[in-house]
Amino acid sequence: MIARPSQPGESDEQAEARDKAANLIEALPWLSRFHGRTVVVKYGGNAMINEELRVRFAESIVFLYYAGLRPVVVHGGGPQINAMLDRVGVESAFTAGLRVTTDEAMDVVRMVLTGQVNREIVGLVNQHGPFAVGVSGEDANIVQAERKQVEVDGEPTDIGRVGEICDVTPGPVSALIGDGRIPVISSVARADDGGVYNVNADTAASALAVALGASKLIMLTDVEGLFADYPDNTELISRLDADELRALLPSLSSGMLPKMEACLRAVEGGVPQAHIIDGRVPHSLLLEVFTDQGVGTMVADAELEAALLSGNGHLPRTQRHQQTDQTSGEAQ
Ligand SMILES: Nc1ncnc2c1ncn2[C@@H]1O[C@H](COP(=O)(O)OP(=O)(O)O)[C@@H](O)[C@H]1O
Ligand SMILES: CC(=O)N[C@@H](CCC(=O)OP(=O)(O)O)C(=O)O
Repeated sequence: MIARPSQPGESDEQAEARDKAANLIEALPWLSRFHGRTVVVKYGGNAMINEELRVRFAESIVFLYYAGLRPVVVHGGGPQINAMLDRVGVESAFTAGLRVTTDEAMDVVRMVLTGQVNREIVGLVNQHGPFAVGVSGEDANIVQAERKQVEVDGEPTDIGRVGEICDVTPGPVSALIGDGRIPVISSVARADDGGVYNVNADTAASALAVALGASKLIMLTDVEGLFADYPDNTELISRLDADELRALLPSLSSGMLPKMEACLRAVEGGVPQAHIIDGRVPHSLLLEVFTDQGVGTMVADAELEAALLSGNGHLPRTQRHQQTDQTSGEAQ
């Protein structure tokens, strides 16, 4: 809430009303710029750990929808998979940030992601209307993958049914969007051998954002954003471009590495802005899309961003969303 000093002769109620109106009107240029745009939102398992956060997330998604954007949810559910593997007594480990996925573990991953987490997100969104349609990445071959090759200390290492995305078919997702729906997609892929593969949800969200020609990729996680020199230093990096991110990647540790790689791939693939935001903060998604300052970390391609933002009038100059003086250019 922006607290402004009362003006002479203004009551507390009038000052409060003025603040509320100012907060609403701050969203106007962003509503205009992102109207009709596709925004891919990656919902990670750590941002869905309590009922309150899940309910607020569903509200944010429906808000984006009613505001005229076209949200697409791609979700993970790592902690939820861990809990179920524990319950059924199946051991699992991580190598290079990816779950070593035996055939037995794959059954659990698929059951939890598509049968449990996906259903819950769809249910929460649909408390607001018949919007969300849940699909697995394997449905209609939306996400296709081949077996991922991983090297540990220079040695090829088998991590089981983990997929490397080789193709994305956006048509079925676009058809749902065109029908006024909100696609909710689990990170399971159709495998080249006829089965399914477990795919990191950050990677799946990035590939879908590129294939759908999204204007933004927004990833919710359990930190404020990307920190410089983590864990010694937790100073937030608000904005960086693809070159700066490329230079930073080798220094990143496991949790952030797939996320920042996914951001880089999205921006390299033509998505103007990719964001990491704090999913523990209720409605952080709305703060990112509709406020001048935004939240979290943004990876942006200056040229694509200028084309995206200059289509609709004046852009306020802020630290986060800097732009050149370019005022022409068509929104895509
Ligand atoms: N440079 C960094 N900045 C912020 N967090 C980092 C960084 N490097 C590693 N991390 C870790 O990455 C975690 C987020 O990744 P992860 O746990 O995989 O999230 P999610 O489950 O949301 O996909 C953070 O909680 C933090 O511990
Ligand atoms: C290969 C691999 O590691 N897949 C992930 C898929 C889920 C995921 O990515 O969930 P979060 O977004 O909550 O981390 C896993 O099995 O945990």
